[in-house]
Amino acid sequence: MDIIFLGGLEIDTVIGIYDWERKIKQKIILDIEMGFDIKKAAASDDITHTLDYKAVSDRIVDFVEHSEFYLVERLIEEIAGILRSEFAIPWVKITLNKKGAISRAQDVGIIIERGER
Ligand SMILES: Nc1nc2c(c(=O)[nH]1)N=C([C@H](O)[C@@H](O)CO)CN2
Repeated sequence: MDIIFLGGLEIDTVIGIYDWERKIKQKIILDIEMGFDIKKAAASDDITHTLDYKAVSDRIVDFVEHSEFYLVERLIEEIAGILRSEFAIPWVKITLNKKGAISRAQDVGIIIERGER
């Protein structure tokens, strides 16, 4: 399985369990790896034969910007669901970094893999 990836995708959103977090937008950073067979597109040189990472980015940015979840668990699972159902991606690995959420930690967040590789 080949991998098409999006790294360091920064999006501002309402996310968090505390009252003050419900009133502001915070940055999350996504690293997304998507399993996809690129052979057909490589042979044809045709964008319609591949997973358009611009379309994926636009969809995920729009979704996250308008979401208001409490837990990063819920947000990351929703993102995985969109990728798998709307883009027919058989396997996805997502890292969600809520940088700055823990004052003494550089990075904090979740990594999930969904689907079969
Ligand atoms: N496993 C989780 N732990 C915590 C979360 C979360 O979404 N998942 N969220 C918070 C707060 O919103 C935190 O990010 C604010 O500092 C705490 N723990």
